[in-house]
Amino acid sequence: MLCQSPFTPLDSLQDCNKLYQFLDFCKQQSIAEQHEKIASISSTIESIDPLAVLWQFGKPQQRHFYFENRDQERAIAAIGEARSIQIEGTRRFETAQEFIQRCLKHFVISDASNLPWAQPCFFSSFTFFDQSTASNSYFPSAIVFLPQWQIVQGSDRSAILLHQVIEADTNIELLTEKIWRDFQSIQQISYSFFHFSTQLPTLLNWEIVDTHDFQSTVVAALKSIQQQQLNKLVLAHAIDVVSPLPFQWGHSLHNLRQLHPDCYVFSVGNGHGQSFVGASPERLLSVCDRTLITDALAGSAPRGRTLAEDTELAQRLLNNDKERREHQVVVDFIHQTLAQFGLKLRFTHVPDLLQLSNIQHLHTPIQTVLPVGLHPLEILAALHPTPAVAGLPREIACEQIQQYEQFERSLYAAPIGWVDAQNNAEFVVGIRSALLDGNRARLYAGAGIVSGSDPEREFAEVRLKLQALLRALV
Ligand SMILES: C=C(O[C@H]1C=CC=C(C(=O)O)[C@@H]1O)C(=O)O
Repeated sequence: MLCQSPFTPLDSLQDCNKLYQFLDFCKQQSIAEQHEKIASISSTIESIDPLAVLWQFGKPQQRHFYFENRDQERAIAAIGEARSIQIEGTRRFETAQEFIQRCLKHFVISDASNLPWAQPCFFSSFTFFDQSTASNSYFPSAIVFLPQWQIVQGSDRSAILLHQVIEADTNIELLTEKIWRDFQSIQQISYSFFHFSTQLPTLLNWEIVDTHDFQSTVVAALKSIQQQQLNKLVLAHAIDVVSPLPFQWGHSLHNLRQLHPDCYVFSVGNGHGQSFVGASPERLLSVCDRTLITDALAGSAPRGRTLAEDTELAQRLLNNDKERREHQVVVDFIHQTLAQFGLKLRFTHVPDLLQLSNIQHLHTPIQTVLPVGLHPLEILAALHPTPAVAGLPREIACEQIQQYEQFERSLYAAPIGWVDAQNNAEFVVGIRSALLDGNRARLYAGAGIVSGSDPEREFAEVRLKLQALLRALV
């Protein structure tokens, strides 16, 4: 049960005295209950660009999260952490859910009902595998955090949310001053343009290194498929790009959202200098007022250079037996997985097309209504990884991925998103993504292999995906 402050209406961030009163109220609650409280304050402001705030206000040593959804209705930036948990191992989804529920018990909300589209969110990323295979992993197998600052852009307004842990001995005067100063500096940020003070990497002087020979792994996968060890295997490729100048995640995100307005653009910054960025077309799930939508997305073709060529490629994709089988495996898997929860699904039996700027995919959106009490993370745990990014049967596919791919997937093809206090959620599959680490970038893309796949064509598909990403990094 969320505790709400008795002061109404209370836009505490707009008035320093009200801010003080509210934080002091939280402190009194903390003393009375002998437990820390989490103050949650939200305030509507003029429309702003959360990415500009993140870039200009966030510090490199702070954890960050950026998420802009495909229909461009909402962008969210999360800066710093009020509370966080890092989780390793197989119970990571359950532990994440328990953590969120524990935090919510101690929330004190200043004005909860005003902004249904801007609720406090817990941001999380889960690595593809639940155990890390490399010793120098930059991301734990799960991280969940409640940010200190959350900036949300809605359709015509924006909101700033602050989350702050308050304990019995918190100095409320000092804290009020600090929050007030930070809030003023966020409001003074220049939102109209995106400027970069430092020089950016350019296409000149680049070095690109392939991590392995992709086509020979496709040949090996086809052999396993022929021997009926599995029906489908999704193999990824990674390239390392070394530039004389450091990559800038803010610049990459800004480019990604301009080049791929039809994708979910995201960045997960670990606060130690590494950021995982990408523009993914694939929604693992979104939940809004208990309505869940998940995407089956598999089967690909390039876009044409002319309308006639594009229409022909689209028709060929829709009618291609190999692409349809690759797609159907994903639809069937999602269907079976959600049916185990007793959910009734709505979806069309023939896929439509999701046409992106550089590539088009077979796409089946699947919709259902969740019963009260079924948490989005329970569904996420069951869905990940779908055969759109692993294969089928799932266990064998995961074993073969570890055997064939000579790099750690880390957050590639893994769930990245947020959950709010009302169990609304949005998670994407972290494909078409890159790990930025100083002047190095590792770019990832994969392709689904089924019987009939041609190694050369699969490599061409992967290259097409990588090129789109590469263009955004410079
Ligand atoms: C695994 C990736 O894409 C998946 C999603 C859409 C289409 C796919 C395909 O046609 O192979 C893949 O299943 C990736 O881009 O890294």
